[in-house]
Amino acid sequence: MSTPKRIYALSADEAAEAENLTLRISKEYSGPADEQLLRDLPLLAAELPVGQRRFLRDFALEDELGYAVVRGHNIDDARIGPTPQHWRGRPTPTPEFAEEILLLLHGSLLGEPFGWKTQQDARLVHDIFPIQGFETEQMGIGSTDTLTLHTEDAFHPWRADYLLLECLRNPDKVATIVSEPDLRSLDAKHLELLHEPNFLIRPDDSHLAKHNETKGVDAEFSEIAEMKADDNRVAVLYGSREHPYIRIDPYFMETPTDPAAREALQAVSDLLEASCLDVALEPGDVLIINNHRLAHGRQAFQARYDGTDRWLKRVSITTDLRKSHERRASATARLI
Ligand SMILES: NC(=[NH2+])NCCC[C@H](N)C(=O)O
Ligand SMILES: O=C(O)CCC(=O)C(=O)O
Ligand SMILES: [Fe+2]
Repeated sequence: MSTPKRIYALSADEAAEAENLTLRISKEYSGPADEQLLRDLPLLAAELPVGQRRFLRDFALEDELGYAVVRGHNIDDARIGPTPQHWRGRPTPTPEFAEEILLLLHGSLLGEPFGWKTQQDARLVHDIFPIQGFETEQMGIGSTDTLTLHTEDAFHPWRADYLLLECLRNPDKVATIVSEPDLRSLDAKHLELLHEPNFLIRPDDSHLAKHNETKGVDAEFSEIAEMKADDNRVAVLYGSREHPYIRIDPYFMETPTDPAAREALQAVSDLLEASCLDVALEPGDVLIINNHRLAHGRQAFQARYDGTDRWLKRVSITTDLRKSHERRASATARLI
């Protein structure tokens, strides 16, 4: 077996191929939530450069690394325009529809894109940029506080298998934080407790009704509110004992009352903090996160609010749409 590869750097020709492809597709569909686009994604992705496709398949099938980067896409800075002030109230399609398609194409080689009815007004492709008034929030739209390490949507059983972040601009080289802990270095006693359902992970603030204006999803927001207070204890580690998966968001977890469980959670949190690395995404990078292996966050920074701020696109990918069938409007609907 080959050793897993961390980065795929596109050649100039490959970048041009991918760019021509996404520009063409952007003229053929109405927006990122276009049902026909979502059906066609895997067919269209077959036109991406073969090396890039093989890299993504290897990453998924080896299931070894917590993250990988595809680097070197062209971002047309003039076409995408200034970094918006808010993700709400944008046109459909946006000027950066081709970049959204690029992210969806990557995702379709790993699984099926999906979104949450309770997050960013139920949009499928999310924007991550600083928003005025939210500087100190523990959300992607914050800035002055470190975004603490987390599994994306750790609280939810249907959370993403892969999370994709695409960088449109990042002039101050603000780093995404990645932590890929060697879980086998934990004490046997702690490992045992972490593999058992001893822990309460609460929904993060991005899923609160007050941050959304979506209509007709009262049931979903009520469920989030219930999940803020229920007693549904889960394991932090799962899968094989030899190479466990992890699900964690210390900031939004309750401190266990049981001293042994508390100590085990502290031990894994400390290990996560000790395993941090900075990855400053460049325009044209797609960061692929294995959401069962990596915890991620973001360094603190000063927002500019002048149209030149750091701007990422984000999409969640599931390998199993069926598990959320009860919540989706139809077999092909993408919002849960
Ligand atoms: N530890 C945390 N800050 N967790 C929440 C992460 C941010 C959240 N995923 C968002 O979309 O804004
Ligand atoms: O901004 C980043 O690099 C990561 C953002 C993030 O983790 C989030 O919004 O959940
Ligand atoms: Fe995140």
